[in-house]
This record gives sequence, structure tokens and C-alpha cells, in this order.
Amino acid sequence: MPENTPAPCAPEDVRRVACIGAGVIGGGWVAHFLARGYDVTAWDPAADAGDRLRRLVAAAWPALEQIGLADGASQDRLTLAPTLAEAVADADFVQESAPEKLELKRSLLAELAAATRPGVVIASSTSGYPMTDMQTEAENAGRLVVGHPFNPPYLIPLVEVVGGEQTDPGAVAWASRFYGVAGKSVITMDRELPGFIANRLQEALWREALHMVANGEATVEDIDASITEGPGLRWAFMGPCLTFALAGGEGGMAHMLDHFGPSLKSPWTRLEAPELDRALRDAMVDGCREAAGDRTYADLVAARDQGVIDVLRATGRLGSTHR
Ligand SMILES: NC(=O)C1=CN([C@@H]2O[C@H](COP(=O)(O)OP(=O)(O)OC[C@H]3O[C@@H](n4cnc5c(N)ncnc54)[C@H](O)[C@@H]3O)[C@@H](O)[C@H]2O)C=CC1
Ligand SMILES: C[N+](C)(C)CC(=O)CC(=O)[O-]
Repeated sequence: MPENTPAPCAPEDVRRVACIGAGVIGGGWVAHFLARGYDVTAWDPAADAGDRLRRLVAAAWPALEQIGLADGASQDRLTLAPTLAEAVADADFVQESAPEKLELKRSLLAELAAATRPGVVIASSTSGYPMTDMQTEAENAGRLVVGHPFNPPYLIPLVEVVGGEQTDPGAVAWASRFYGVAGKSVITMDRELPGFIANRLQEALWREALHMVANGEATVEDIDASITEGPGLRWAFMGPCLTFALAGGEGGMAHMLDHFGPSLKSPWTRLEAPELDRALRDAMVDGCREAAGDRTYADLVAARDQGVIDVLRATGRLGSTHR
């Protein structure tokens, strides 16, 4: 941090985290920070936000107990603040998870920067807005960073951290260090990139999936099985680059590129996003409903959480990212 805005505390000394916006992701962050033994203050303007949040945290807790809670971790350390200002008043770190609307993020981040103690780092969960575009209305914009999580933030380790043009590099370093202390696996980016890294990759796959459903070439079920029964099994522990190096046999990536390089030019992918018209929307919604069968949302969340825990355990990663 610059000398005139010292961080109020070192990443290791953070005690209270404020979570602003308490939906799917904000609630997931609340569960994560509570499980790590932090005091958490949440604020969300929706009338039913408190009940929703407590339900989400209660549903996540068995999974969190299974992977191990930090000493002193308790759902009782959650406070719901009546106002944004009260939520951030004593916070050592702020995680913003409001809806993905640029104008809303701009004014909310400005309000947060004005209400939060000098130097406290404020991270946005945005899935894709560059911080440069979100920090335009804020004074003290140097402490605003992106801290992009993956659903559910209480189980998926990765956070992508990146600043904007006005962000102090010290704030990026502080946030990266803090997330690490808080049990996350961090990728710190030294420049802004549309979609960061992981969503850029996910988006390419997602567009192709939508094209195939729109054209009646594959069902929702086929698409999901093509990943869960195929590459997804490898990707849980070995990324696409090293996985494909093995496709070259003992010749490794060099042979793989010489052998399959020309197919890169084949028209396998469409890349442009398809028109998300009513028919495509209905096909995706109906396909997912069919895939879910009679499992409720809560059933699916529990199954997903158990699946992630099993994969983390099977690949020896519970100890390294979870304390
Ligand atoms: N859903 C996902 O899989 C992921 C979402 N994200 C990002 O997280 C952020 C939140 O997304 P979700 O949790 O999915 O949305 P959501 O719709 O589940 O939750 C948004 C919450 O924000 C609250 N809210 C509305 N106006 C607000 C305001 N002015 N200030 C504070 N809170 C306000 C709503 O009442 C709601 O509880 C977005 O920026 C999104 O891009 C990031 C990673 C994954
Ligand atoms: C759907 N999404 C783009 C909001 C997803 C993410 O941003 C990350 C995730 O959880 O996959």
C-alpha cells in the first residue's frame, strides 16, 4: 500500500470481514470466512436476505465441518448489519458480491470506498468486469481490486486477483496474501484480461455448448456427460496443457502439436456467441430440469458439495488449501 494509505492490518491479522451482497456468491463467501474462523458482517438490501443467507450458510456447514473448521469457527460469528456503513465500519477486508450490473458496481464501490476505513482493501467478486471500468466513480480507488471466486466459494479454492488502472499494486499484493491466509488458492494477474483466465476458458466451452443445443446437435445431457465422463475427470487434477502433453505420448507436447496442430485450423468451433433467443433459453432450462429429475436445488447443492470434497480429498488437496 502507498505510504499515505497504510493497510490497517497485515493480511495475517484480519479479524473481521464484511460481505456486501449475500446471494449465491456473497453467501458462499460468508460461509467460507465463517468456517475459517473470521467474524463476518453481511449487508444486503433485499428484505428476505437475512433468512436466505442463514439458510445458505446452514446448508453449507456440514460440508465445511467435513473438511475441517478453523478453531473458534461458528455460524454465530455472523452479524447482519442494517446499513452498508455499519457493515463495513470495523471491517479489515470487504468482499463485494452485488449483482453483475456495471452501473450498480460503480456506485456501490464508490459508496464502499467512502464508508470503509482508509486503506482497507475492497474486492469485487465480478465475473468479468475489469476493475478499471468499475472504479471510475470512487475516491480512494487505489484499494479496489477484483477477487473473482468460483461457486461455491466455500469449497472451490481458486480466486483470481487483479487490479485496475487506478489500483495500487500494494492492494493487489495485500489481497492475494490475504486470500492465501484465508485458505484460497490464488492466481494474481499482472494485467486486466476480459473474463480473467478461468472464465475466458469456461466461456469458450459454454458458447460451443449453447451452439450445439441451439442447432439440435447435442442435448443438455450429452453436453454434461461429455465433460463429466470425459475431460472433466482429468481437469480436476491436471490442467488442459499438461493433459494434452500426454496426448503426444513420449513425444510430449512437441509431438502433440506437430501431430494435431493442423486440426486447430479445422472448423471445430464457432466461437461467436449464439443468439440467446427464447427457444435456446427454453431448451437449456428444460434440459437442466430433466437432468435434475426430482432432485431439489438443496439436493443438487449437497451432491455438488460432496463431489467437490471427494475430488479434493482424492487428489490430496484438502490439507494444502484447507486448514
Ligand atoms: N453465481 C456465480 O456462479 C458467480 C457469480 N459471481 C459474481 O458474484 C456477484 C454476485 O452474483 P450472485 O451471487 O450470483 O448473484 P445473486 O443474484 O445470487 O446475489 C446478488 C445479491 O446482491 C443483492 N443486492 C442487490 N442490490 C444490491 C446492492 N446495491 N448492494 C449490495 N447487494 C445488492 C441481492 O439482494 C442479492 O442477494 C456478481 O458480480 C457475479 O458476477 C462470481 C463467480 C461465480
Ligand atoms: C456463471 N459465471 C460466469 C458467473 C461463473 C463464474 O464466474 C465462475 C464460476 O463459478 O464458474
